[in-house]
Amino acid sequence: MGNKLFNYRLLHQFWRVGKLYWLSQQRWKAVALLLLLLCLSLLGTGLLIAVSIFLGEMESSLAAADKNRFYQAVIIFFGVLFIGVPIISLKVYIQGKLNLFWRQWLTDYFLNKYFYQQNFYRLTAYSEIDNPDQRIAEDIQNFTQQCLYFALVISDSILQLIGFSGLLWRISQPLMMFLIIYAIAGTVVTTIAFGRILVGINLEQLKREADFRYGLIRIRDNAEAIAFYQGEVVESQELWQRFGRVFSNFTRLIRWQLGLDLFQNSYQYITFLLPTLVLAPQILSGELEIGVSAQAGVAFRSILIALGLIVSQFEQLSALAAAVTRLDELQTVMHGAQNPTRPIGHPPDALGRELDFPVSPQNIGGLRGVIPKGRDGEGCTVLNWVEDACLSFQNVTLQTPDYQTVLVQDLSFTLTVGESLLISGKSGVGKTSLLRALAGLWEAGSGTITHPERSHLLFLPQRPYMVLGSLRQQLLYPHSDRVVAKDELLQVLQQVNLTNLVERTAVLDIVEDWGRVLSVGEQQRLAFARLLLQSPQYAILDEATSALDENNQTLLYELLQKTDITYISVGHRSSLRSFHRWMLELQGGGSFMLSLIEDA
Ligand SMILES: Nc1ncnc2c1ncn2[C@@H]1O[C@H](COP(=O)(O)OP(=O)(O)OP(=O)(O)O)[C@@H](O)[C@H]1O
Repeated sequence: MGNKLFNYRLLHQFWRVGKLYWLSQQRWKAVALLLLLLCLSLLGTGLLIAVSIFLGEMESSLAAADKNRFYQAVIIFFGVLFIGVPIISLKVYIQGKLNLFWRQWLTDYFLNKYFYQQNFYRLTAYSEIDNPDQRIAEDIQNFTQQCLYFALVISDSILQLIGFSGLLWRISQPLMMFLIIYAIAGTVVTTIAFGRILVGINLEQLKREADFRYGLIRIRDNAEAIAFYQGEVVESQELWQRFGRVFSNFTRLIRWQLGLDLFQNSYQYITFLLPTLVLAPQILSGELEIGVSAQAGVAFRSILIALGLIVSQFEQLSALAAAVTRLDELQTVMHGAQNPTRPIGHPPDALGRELDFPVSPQNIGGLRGVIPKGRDGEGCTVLNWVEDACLSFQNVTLQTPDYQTVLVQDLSFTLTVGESLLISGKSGVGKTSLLRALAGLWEAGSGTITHPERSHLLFLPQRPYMVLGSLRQQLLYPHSDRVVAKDELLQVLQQVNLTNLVERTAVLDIVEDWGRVLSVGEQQRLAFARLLLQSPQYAILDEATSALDENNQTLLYELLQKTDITYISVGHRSSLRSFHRWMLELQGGGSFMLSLIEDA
């Protein structure tokens, strides 16, 4: 963003993020609230002007020892307060409400995009999009809050400018001219001297804070492994390094803020003196009343605040600029190009709600088909996916996402219903990658993959995934709202040899951190129970029994063989061969051997 506070690109980014809500179906509600806010703001400004007039009036009446004039001013002053205080409070409340609605809408929008076509997975390939979690959780909040704040500050400023300019012009024209020059000079100095640097530092600070927090989350997620390795020294060093980066940038930030504060404070405190200084000759000569000085002071400072918004609000403006940039980056990357085989138009909302933004490739999309930056694009073709009843690979050449390694060259096979395939080969040869391609997660390569509807495929990944929730939710994931009788669930648990879990009373509804409580082997058996319960047409098992003893493995595969499920397994153990009909052996460098196991 070129480190400048105001440049065309930033304004463009601001428009792209801002228009999402203000052009959505909720825009009328938003506009109505905004208009209400502006009205309240107008009343508030009128109030401020009235207060300043009556303060001056009180001073003048005291100086003139006019008792009646004084009490009249006091009574009117209280009247103004009586009306004004509820208006100011209501304004704050409406501002909070509008902020909440906007944030809710924008969070919903970003979350939908984040989960659409597994963007949360694809984003991991984009190193420039650091910490999407922070962008969704915090940057949206900062963005909506700061935008509304500025909308009001600007409208207040314009109103104050109009109101107080009239007042000040009447009091002293030279003072008014002086004020305009003073405000312009302050704005120019702030933008040029501090603007370019502080926006960049603020942006960097957000990134480093999020990196530090992510480091801490990783420790929590991998606590056991780190404890076994006694890796606390290395881990704490890593965290200290991350914190060091936070610290050094923050040191730079406060150094620049010190400079800015010195300038801002001198700039602002002088204004307490300036109007009186300019008006002193006229007051001393008796041409103006003493109360005029107070009125001119309030008017002068109000106009200065209005004209010098950039000076006084500089820190908030740079924080807003950082939030805008980060949100726009995220949404731009998630827009992505589309996979031509997967029509856009029905983005899945996990909660089944109707999306209230128009659905088109321009405003909601997946990262599929986007060639990450850094590649020259030459020879960077992508796979083609076709949805059909069967599962087949036609002339598939698969590469790693960076297009550096060919994992499989020109692979063709069809897996007919009821059959099974075992994929084997040395570690790192590309077995899991083949499954990633089948799932549509990896796309670098060429050829066509025909696959049944995604809901008919169930993947059991190498590291079992345990959701946060009860055992019942665990078993039914990702269809946790399905209604299945308790007995059926218990029976399946028994089948996969998790009898110890069954014995614990009311176990199904206990919420635990199952990923921590269960052993990896138990988690693998639980994943198998999930598979048996869901009984999909196709199952893809990536070393799904690697942590189990041979007996348990045999038990599970025998259960699987009794079902109608067509399955593909990845595994190293030779004992797996007896449960499969076909074998695909990856031999490295793109070559492979496909054979019937009976023949092997
Ligand atoms: N995001 C990535 N970018 C580039 N290369 C990658 C990426 N992820 C994995 N690889 C590489 O792709 C190759 C194939 O990985 P894959 O996980 O498919 O191996 P595998 O055969 O399943 O191994 P294992 O049996 O050890 O699980 C490996 O050399 C791996 O380092």
